[in-house]
Amino acid sequence: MGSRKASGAGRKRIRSESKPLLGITMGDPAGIGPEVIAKALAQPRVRRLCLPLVIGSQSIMRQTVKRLGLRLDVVAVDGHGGAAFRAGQISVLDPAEQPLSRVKPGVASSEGGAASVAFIKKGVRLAQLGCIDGIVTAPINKEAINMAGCHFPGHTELLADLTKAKESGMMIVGGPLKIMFVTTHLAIKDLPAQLTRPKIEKGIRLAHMALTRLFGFKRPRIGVAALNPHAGEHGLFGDEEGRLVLPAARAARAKGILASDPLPADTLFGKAARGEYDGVVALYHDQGLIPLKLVAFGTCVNLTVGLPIIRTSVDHGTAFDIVGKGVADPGSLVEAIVLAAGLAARRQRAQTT
Ligand SMILES: NC(=O)c1ccc[n+]([C@@H]2O[C@H](COP(=O)([O-])OP(=O)(O)OC[C@H]3O[C@@H](n4cnc5c(N)ncnc54)[C@H](O)[C@@H]3O)[C@@H](O)[C@H]2O)c1
Ligand SMILES: N[C@H](C(=O)O)[C@H](O)COP(=O)(O)O
Repeated sequence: MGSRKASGAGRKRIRSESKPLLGITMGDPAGIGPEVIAKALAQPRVRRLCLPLVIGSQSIMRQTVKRLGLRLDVVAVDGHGGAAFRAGQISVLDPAEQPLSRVKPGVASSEGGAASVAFIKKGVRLAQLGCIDGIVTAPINKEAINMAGCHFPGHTELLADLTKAKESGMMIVGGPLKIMFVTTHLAIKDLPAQLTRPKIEKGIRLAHMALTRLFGFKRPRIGVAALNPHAGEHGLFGDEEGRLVLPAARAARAKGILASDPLPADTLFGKAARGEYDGVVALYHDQGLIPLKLVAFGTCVNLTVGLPIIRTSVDHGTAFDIVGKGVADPGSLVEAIVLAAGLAARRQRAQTT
């Protein structure tokens, strides 16, 4: 795994199994990432679809499997001999190769943050080299990565930077909803200044790209959310709709994208859930995530649209309040693996035809 030569040998075997090889980054070792990974990799459905390679702390993976009483062996992948992918085993590539002695379960720390970033960087590198077919990320703690000096608001922006993506953004899909976000993690007080027409146009463009290329819609109908109550009511409650959102939607329509005018957000998500729209462009984090997590928390998948590598992720965070209790639900990670495996298989087919 560590070199092109070694990974090339690995890929021959992987191709013969014809399943995508996915890097599952552990996220913050103090969070529920290790637990949901262990539980997800114990599921036959996951094993049928992909070859999972955990990129994270070996010692924490071992402790987690033991604590949960799962009949799984944690096997170290040293980066030179390729990896074995047997049912009953979890293959772990540990970039740190030493125990994270200062990480305490359920506590944000710079060591946990630094480890989370190291796992992501390793996964991205392996994907860029073609050693793995995509990455699935378990949750990081944003406070911890910032304590470690990684001043990105989340995976989405870190991945854009690491891969030098020209244009990328966050989409989360769950239940009947597929939502593209114009902005991600920022204080509400900063939102009006951060919301620009080019960013909204980009959000609509990325939504269209994801809906057509990844989800197979021919001419997706995209609902564009307004910012203010009742879509601003003709300027009575704000002017962002007329000044920013409407011109962006019109520009997208001029390029053949079926984008709506700015629609009142309180009814738009219900319409999308009932099938009137194939996707929605939300202007800010909680505008889109409240409806999504209300209808489908635990099964939603976060994907970064526009990256040169496949990346999916869970819909939840590090959940420090339940670490070590054994109650973390692996449902979203399972769905994230299923989607990444499907996207990788489709990419493999496209490359071989
Ligand atoms: N993909 C990611 O990396 C990601 C996503 C969301 C939040 N975060 C980060 O996680 C940290 C905590 O964020 P938060 O408290 O807003 O959200 P959270 O998702 O960690 O927790 C919110 C609530 O949901 C519960 N919960 C979450 N996942 C669960 C699961 N799998 N099974 C059962 N219950 C679950 C938690 O116990 C908690 O009560 C923050 O640092 C945040 O930035 C990371
Ligand atoms: N906003 C997402 C959520 O609440 O599920 C999450 O924080 C994802 O962020 P990144 O994938 O950018 O880390």
